[in-house]
Amino acid sequence: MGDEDWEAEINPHMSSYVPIFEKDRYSSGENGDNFNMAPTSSSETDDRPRRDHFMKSGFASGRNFGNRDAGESNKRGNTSAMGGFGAGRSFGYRGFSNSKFEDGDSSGFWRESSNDCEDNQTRNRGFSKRGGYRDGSNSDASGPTRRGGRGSFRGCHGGFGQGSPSNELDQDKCMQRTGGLFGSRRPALSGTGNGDTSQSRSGSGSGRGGYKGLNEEVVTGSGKNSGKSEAEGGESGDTQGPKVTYIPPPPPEDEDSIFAHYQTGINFDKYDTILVEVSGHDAPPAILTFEEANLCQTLSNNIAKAGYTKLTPVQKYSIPIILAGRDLMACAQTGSGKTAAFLLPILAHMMRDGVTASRFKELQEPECIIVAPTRELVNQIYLEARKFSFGTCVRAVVIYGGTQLGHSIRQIVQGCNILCATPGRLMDIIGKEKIGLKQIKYLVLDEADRMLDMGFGPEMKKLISCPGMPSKEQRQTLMFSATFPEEIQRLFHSSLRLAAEFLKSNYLFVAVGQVGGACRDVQQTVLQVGQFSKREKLVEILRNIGDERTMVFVETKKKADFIATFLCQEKISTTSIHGDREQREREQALGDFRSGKCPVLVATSVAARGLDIENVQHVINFDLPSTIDEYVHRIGRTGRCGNTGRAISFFDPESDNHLAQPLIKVLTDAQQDVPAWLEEIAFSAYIPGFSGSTRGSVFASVDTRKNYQGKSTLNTAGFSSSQMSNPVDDESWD
Ligand SMILES: Nc1ncnc2c1ncn2[C@@H]1O[C@H](COP(=O)(O)OP(=O)(O)OP(=O)(O)O)[C@@H](O)[C@H]1O
Repeated sequence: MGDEDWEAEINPHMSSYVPIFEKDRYSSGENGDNFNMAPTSSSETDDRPRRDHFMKSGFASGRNFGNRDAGESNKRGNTSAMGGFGAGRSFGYRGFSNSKFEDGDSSGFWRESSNDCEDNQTRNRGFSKRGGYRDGSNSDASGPTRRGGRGSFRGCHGGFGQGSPSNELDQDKCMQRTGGLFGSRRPALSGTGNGDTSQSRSGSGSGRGGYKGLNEEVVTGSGKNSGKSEAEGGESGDTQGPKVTYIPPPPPEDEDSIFAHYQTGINFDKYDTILVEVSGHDAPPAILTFEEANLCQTLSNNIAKAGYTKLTPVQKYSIPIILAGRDLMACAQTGSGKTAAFLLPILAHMMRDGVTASRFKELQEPECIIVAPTRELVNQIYLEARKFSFGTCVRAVVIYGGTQLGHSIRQIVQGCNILCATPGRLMDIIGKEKIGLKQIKYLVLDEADRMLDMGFGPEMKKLISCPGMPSKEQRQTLMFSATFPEEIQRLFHSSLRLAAEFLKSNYLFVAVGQVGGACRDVQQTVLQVGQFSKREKLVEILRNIGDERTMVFVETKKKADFIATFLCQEKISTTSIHGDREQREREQALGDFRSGKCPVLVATSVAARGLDIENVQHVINFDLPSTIDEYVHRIGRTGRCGNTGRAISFFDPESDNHLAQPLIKVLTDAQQDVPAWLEEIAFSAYIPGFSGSTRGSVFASVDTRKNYQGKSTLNTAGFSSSQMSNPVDDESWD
């Protein structure tokens, strides 16, 4: 995912597309559902000042920032967008690309979806073969090609199954009634280039059309170069493709907003009982208090203002390791404070070393780069970095796909000590020589397993071999995640030694928590629900839940819009987030969800990782993900920081049997009830050799230096081609 980040979901390219399904082609889904209709607009046409919106979403929103209610947004997120790289997969096959649509692959509706992960992968892989999307940049500029293909799917009317909006008009009404789903609907859904909708989503296929929103320039494009990445100039305007002009609103700058946070929950103290294993030589001892870390006064003040009084386990172990200058791979359960675990010691070092105060320069040379797979996640990390560096001369900057490249450059040239970036945008900016790497002392890969898989791995390899990038001996490399799939571990410790490319040989490995890594504060329920009953069940559950904040995960981008529209029609205020939405729509959706304006957020895997949203009480897996790690990340959006949460998953025996065994393992380890029917399915779907764990240890992840001495099924690019690359996970983000 170069970046979908949400767009890698990582694909910025796709972000501006709003699906309109063509009746004839998609009159029925793979499973027979009548999903031929679709969301209407999608999103936001609303040009209200984003600033208001942003503030509502967690910073202001009528919440009290200096206190527990303040929503803090920030942090990671991600997805698993894998597929194809070196594995002979192609996006066309999955129907993610234009060709799918153009070819009229009627079966592709659901299959397509899988790829919400947006970013890099998309770019790096199949697209290049078609002459579009070359080389990993995450540019939105490339969107047109894709969108163009989709542009033909407009004007669909028709049924969407019982109770679903029956046509665009209905959808409009639905939107208006609920006042929120996709913002105001853009007027023209047909034709080329009329208004936001057409231009940015589908009209761009033809390359014509204007688009003007707040803070945005009117842009037009011939579409000739629509396949170009940012790096190729697509976004920067060097070519004629439509430019990405979205400029995100600046976050609030008042101290209360910066330090807004939510309360730790009743189970925060139970973190102390979690098992921790540190492997590697000469690990420094854990610290028990913030005081023991001996941080400078400003940093200590900021920690106190953030409401942190006690270290979480991953912080207890990681902070001294990083302070000692060691490389680290750390795995700890979702919502347990990994962000601060790397930010605090990095900032402490920077303060100790007397980092040079930022000042305007055409070429900035940051000391630290933090990379994460999705846009929303890097934004969260940035806000955390800004919070902890408050009152210091350290300047943090965030850049990500789906926004105007010029805006990213302007942020950087004003000074940059810590650069938080999605991979695609980072590589573009490096290519434009706005960032020099010579001063890099810290390289952080958040959601490291995701950053090293076939989606982002190649981009990360490029990053570490960029001219000027200090060798691994000269820099400190830190990797964090809640999961560390066996596939990645193999890569890490196999003969190809992925770890050796990134980390010093004496790196330390910290594993916090239990097998599978699911947070015990999340009460997990698995229901057997067939495809045709899912919507009804969802509505029933949501009606019982009432206004409590709920994330509903679905398999595909189109389905996300479809279900969101359906819920709107059911008068349940809902919004959606996925890699086909424009960045500003994504931010608006997240804002509406954070603020409670839309208590239901329908999301693809793009929102599975890292997002730290206050008061998410429920996660519903409308569709189960393809891998158990993805499941762990998804349900980790609730039950964070010692708070409790609930996760309900619809298990469809038609499609989910492969998950039965790992699911039972995760449920058991988290001391959850295992339904008898699930055990039966697992038994009948027994896979010889399956241990119930992908890791084979009581720890969430293990240091497989012990186990893997060679061998793995690696492709020529050095990345595995096994199940981790399931296309369903490719929802990409950046
Ligand atoms: N020591 C602490 N005391 C109080 N709150 C904390 C502490 N450490 C982290 N938090 C808060 O806990 C929440 C979760 O932290 P964070 O987002 O870093 O978790 P994570 O482990 O990275 O989760 P994920 O795996 O989902 O990315 C954040 O709101 C963060 O501010």
